[in-house]
Amino acid sequence: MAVGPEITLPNGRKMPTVGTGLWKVSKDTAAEHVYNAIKLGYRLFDNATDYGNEREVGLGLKRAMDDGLVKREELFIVGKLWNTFHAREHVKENFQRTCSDLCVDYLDLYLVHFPIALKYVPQETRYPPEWKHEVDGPVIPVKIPFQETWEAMEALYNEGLAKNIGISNMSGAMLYDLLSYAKVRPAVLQIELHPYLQRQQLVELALTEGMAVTAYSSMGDTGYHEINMVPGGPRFVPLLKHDLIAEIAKRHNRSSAQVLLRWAIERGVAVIPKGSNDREMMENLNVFDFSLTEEDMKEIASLNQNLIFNDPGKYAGRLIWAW
Ligand SMILES: NC(=O)C1=CN([C@@H]2O[C@H](COP(=O)(O)OP(=O)(O)OC[C@H]3O[C@@H](n4cnc5c(N)ncnc54)[C@H](OP(=O)(O)O)[C@@H]3O)[C@@H](O)[C@H]2O)C=CC1
Ligand SMILES: O=C1CO[C@H](CO)[C@@H](O)[C@@H]1O
Repeated sequence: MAVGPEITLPNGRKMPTVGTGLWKVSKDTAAEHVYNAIKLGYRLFDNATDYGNEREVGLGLKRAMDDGLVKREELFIVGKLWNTFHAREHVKENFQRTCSDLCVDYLDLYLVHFPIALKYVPQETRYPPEWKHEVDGPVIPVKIPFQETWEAMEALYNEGLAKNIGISNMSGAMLYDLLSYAKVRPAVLQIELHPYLQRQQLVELALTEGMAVTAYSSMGDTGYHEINMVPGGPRFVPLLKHDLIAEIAKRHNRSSAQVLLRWAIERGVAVIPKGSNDREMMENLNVFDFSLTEEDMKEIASLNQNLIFNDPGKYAGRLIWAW
């Protein structure tokens, strides 16, 4: 069963326009969450080594397949190479661990999570290594050319293990550079994207170069609550509570969350919202029977502030990211 229209990737494979993300889904609930999501109709699952729940997610996927709810080929499973595995000899190691944890033998899409290479941490020491560790402190940046990482990603593609490869958190300049040497071009660019961070040029560049774009954090700040808690009061109105979004939602008899997702879809972009309960999960899937008008899109365009919420430096506790 396909959920809504799909996006055709450069090699002809199809990707659902709406999937669901698994960042911050707790280990205790992940298996049930995924099983339930499949029952509700989700087919695309956005995973990452860094989310620390792939084993539990895998149990949910396996149970759904074993119970005959879905076949492997109906699912679109996304994984992400973590920053400590960028060296040529470690890319496949991370990939295989993800596949084994997720109980699958291939991924539909494997992304490089960040164009930031960090010092290798063996799995026996810590898995996943994350941005910092309370005992060892921040993980250490290392100088590995992105081309080396990308060639190892291409090898996974050529072996048929990753049906598509792509990147996340990459700027236009890096993308241009990557396109100069890529033998397998990235199929997908996954980036933070919401009305406060509209990235018109980057989206246009990726789409023009034939890539699909996936938006993450469509609801804006919700996953980064602490960012709004600054002395002197909040820095901005949370998008889910923004009057303009609420007003547009009212016009269409929809929720603010649905307007935020639809805004990305109108731009030709896929979305991977994380719903916290059945109501949210259903709402986020039901975004194909209404459209935003040109006027709505113009109004939302006025909200852009180039406001980035995902700042790895905050997680790592050190300068690690230069936007
Ligand atoms: N490549 C990358 O570096 C990154 C990728 N991602 C991916 O993107 C996914 C989504 O991004 P993320 O930042 O997690 O969050 P979202 O923007 O999807 O927001 C998630 C939160 O928004 C609220 N929400 C979701 N749906 C609704 C709804 N229908 N009504 C009301 N509230 C709603 C929920 O908050 P509440 O729990 O309070 O109800 C939920 O926890 C991640 O799970 C991950 O897979 C995310 C960040 C970075
Ligand atoms: O995808 C994610 C959301 O952002 C976090 C902070 O950069 C990451 O650690 C996480 O993997």
